[in-house]
Parts: sequence; C-alpha cells; structure tokens
Amino acid sequence: MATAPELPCHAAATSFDAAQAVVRANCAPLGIEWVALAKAGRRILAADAVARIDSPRRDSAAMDGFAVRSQDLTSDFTRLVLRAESVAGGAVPPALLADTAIRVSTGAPMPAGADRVVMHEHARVEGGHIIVPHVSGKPHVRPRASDFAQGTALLPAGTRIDPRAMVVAAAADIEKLPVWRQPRLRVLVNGDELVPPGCAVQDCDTIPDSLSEALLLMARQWGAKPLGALRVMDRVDELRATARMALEDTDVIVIAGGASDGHRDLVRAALTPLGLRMRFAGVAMKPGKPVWYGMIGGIHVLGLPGNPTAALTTARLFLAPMICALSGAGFDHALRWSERRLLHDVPAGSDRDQFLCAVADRTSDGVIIIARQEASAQMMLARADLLVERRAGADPAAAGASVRCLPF
Ligand SMILES: Nc1nc2c(c(=O)[nH]1)N[C@H]1C(S)=C(S)[C@@H](COP(=O)(O)OP(=O)(O)OC[C@H]3O[C@@H](n4cnc5c(N)ncnc54)[C@H](O)[C@@H]3O)O[C@H]1N2
Ligand code: MOO
Repeated sequence: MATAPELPCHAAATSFDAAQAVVRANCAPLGIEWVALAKAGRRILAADAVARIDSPRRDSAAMDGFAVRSQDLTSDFTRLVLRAESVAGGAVPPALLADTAIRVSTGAPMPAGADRVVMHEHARVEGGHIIVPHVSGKPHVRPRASDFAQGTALLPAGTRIDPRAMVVAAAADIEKLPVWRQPRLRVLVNGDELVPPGCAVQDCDTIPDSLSEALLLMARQWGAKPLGALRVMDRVDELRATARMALEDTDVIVIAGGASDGHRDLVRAALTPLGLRMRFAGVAMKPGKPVWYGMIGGIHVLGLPGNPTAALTTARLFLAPMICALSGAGFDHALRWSERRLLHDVPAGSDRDQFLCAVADRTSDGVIIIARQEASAQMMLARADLLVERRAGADPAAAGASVRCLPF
C-alpha cells in the first residue's frame, strides 16, 4: 500500500471513495478466539455453529394430554385404560399397549407405539380410564430431530450472536463458540480547552469534551472493545507519550482534533517518531475534510476533525466500517445505504462529496435534510438519525427525488 503524498490536508487530495477503499484494503479480521456462550453476545461467529444433539432428542408430546394409538380410536367415545405418566425430563415410558393411554406433559417423551396426543381438554378422566372422542387433525407429536438433527450447521460463520442466535446455539448444546476477536480501541482527544463534561460550567475558557464518550459508544455499537478515552493538551510530547501508552494494548487508536493543517503538524510530529505511516490525509468530503488515516506497525490510527459533527460523520463513515472489517462482520456491514424520497427541494451539490445530517420521516419513506449544516454544530445531532449523501457536482434535486441515506 502506497503512503499518502505529503500534501496539506486542505488540499483534500483523496476522494471519499478512494479513502474508504484504502481503509477497506487495510482491515482484515484480527483473529479467532473461543468464548463461553455467556460471553458470546454480539460477537461474530468465525465458523459455522453445528448442532451437537438432535432436537427434540426423542419423539415428544407437543401438548399436555394423553398419548394414544390412533388405531384404538374406533368410535366417537373410545374408552382407554390410563396407565403410567410421562413428563418432560423423565425416562421414556414403556411401549403403549392396545386400548391404553398414558398421561403426557408438553415435551415429555412419547411411548413407543403411540402416534398421537389427545389434548387433556378434549378427553374426560373417569377413574382409571379416559373417554376420548374421535379425533383427527394434528397428532401433536414432535418427532425426534424434526427441528434439527445432530451435525446440522445451524448458524453460518459471519452470524452476529443476537438473542435469536443465542437460543439456537444453546439449543444445539454448544458451550463455547469460535468468534472473531474484537478490535480493542482507544480514543485520544486533544485540545487545551477540553474538560470532562460537568466541569466546564466553572470556567468559561473551557468547553466540555463532547466526543470521547460518543466515539467510545459508537465503537461499542459496531463491535469494538472500547478501552477508554485519554484527553491530552495540545503538546507534542504529551500527545506522543499518551499515544505510546495507547499503542501497547490497542488495535485501533482514534484521535479527535488537531486534524487540520495547523494542528496536523503537531499530531504528525508526535506520531512520526512512533512509526506512523500515513495512508491518506485530507479527503474531498464535507464535513470532514481533515480526516486522516495511518498505521503504526499493525495498529490502525484514524484522525478525526475536532468539529463534533464532522468528527461523528467521519467516524460513522470510516470508523464503523473499519471496526466491522476487523471484527469479522465485513466492511460493508456498516454501510447499508438505502433510498429515501426528499420531502423538499435541495440545491446543487458542492465541489466535495457531502454527507448531510437529516431526519427520517416516521410515516413515509421521506427524508428531511436539516437546514443549517455546520461541522461545529452539536444540537442538530439530537435529531439527525440519517446521513444523506450528495455527491460532488450533483444537480439540484426536487422534492420527491430519491437520495441515498445511511442510518447515522
Ligand atoms: N486554515 C484552516 N483552518 C481550518 C481548516 C483548514 O483546512 N484550514 N479546516 C477546518 C475544518 S474543515 C475543520 S473540521 C476543523 C478541524 O480542526 P481540527 O481537527 O484541527 O480540530 P481542532 O482545531 O482541535 O478543533 C476544532 C474545533 O472542534 C472543537 N473540538 C475539538 N475536539 C473536541 C471535543 N473532543 N469535544 C468538543 N469539541 C471539540 C474545538 O474546540 C474547536 O472548536 O478545522 C477547520 N479549520
Ligand atoms: O470539514 Mo470540517 O470537517 O467541515 O468542519
């Protein structure tokens, strides 16, 4: 992979598509580890999950009632001798003799010879007998392995373990699963003005760091293992020392702020001695022009612009797919674009690819682009549930036209 040319990032030398392609080409799944089922939630299967047992394990009752032989039910009110009982978790009862029945609970093993369960509300118990009407229709028996048989691949590699997949894996009697390793991720924010949320009110020269927790949360949402955020001052030595520490236990470092030209030198000065190899710096996109990406050894370093909407937009477009690629879900898993109809006219696109904060209409497939787009804005993120793509040089579009949208 070629390193990026030494251009100032305001030149935005790399197209958005080329920048995404660079990240895609550099990010392969990190490796496989075996985890207990209890820890496998949200992880991505690295191999098919195969059933270790049949389900059901035996021919079983599907209803509470009486196991009978259909051939015995010759009249409208057949009288059968009631014998043993079979319950879920109990041993297989002895074979059913002619003109007898045994009580069964849902899930209980069926006795050999029985081919039907009469639901208890359809039969009448009289002493040691039951009176059974003529029944037809569903036999209410679940044959052995009728759901799945031992050896069947139940969950294909690539499945994310959600509650539904968890049912299947547990039902297959699986105790441990092979999953892709989660990328460990640290966030570094830099800026002398930044303080932890809750502390800015005391000092009007400060502002709350609004990115650390948001970026960690986004990372977790897409499958990373966030290790925390580190806040540093705008100083090369501090930035270098903190980055050196972060390099010891992470797969991905996200650096927010200090991405544009004046500051980038600071970040580059701090990280170059640590072995940073830049892949791109400056992308023809709006917002997010200063975004950059490089590697230190095998560790991915993504630089986001400090302006919060620009930071979150570039994180959504580069970090989310990076995490998906590293964690085995695939780069495109985070890039499920869909078409929606504009509910208003929009002007022609700018000279860069634009990614606009927008609101999905709840009652239609419509979308409303938020009127004032500012890379430094924060309030609009409270309602922006979509990013709308407007390619560089796009023609003006009228209400009703379709645009590509990504859940934000
Ligand atoms: N002469 C130029 N100036 C700027 C350019 C340029 O090309 N030439 N690019 C502009 C663009 S586009 C953006 S975006 C910003 C990005 O700047 P940096 O990445 O260097 O970020 P900072 O200067 O550190 O901060 C910008 C802005 O964001 C605030 N910030 C930063 N981190 C946080 C945080 N964790 N929480 C809340 N707010 C944060 C910071 O206080 C600044 O207000 O540069 C333009 N300038
Ligand atoms: O592109 Mo900056 O990221 O617009 O504010």
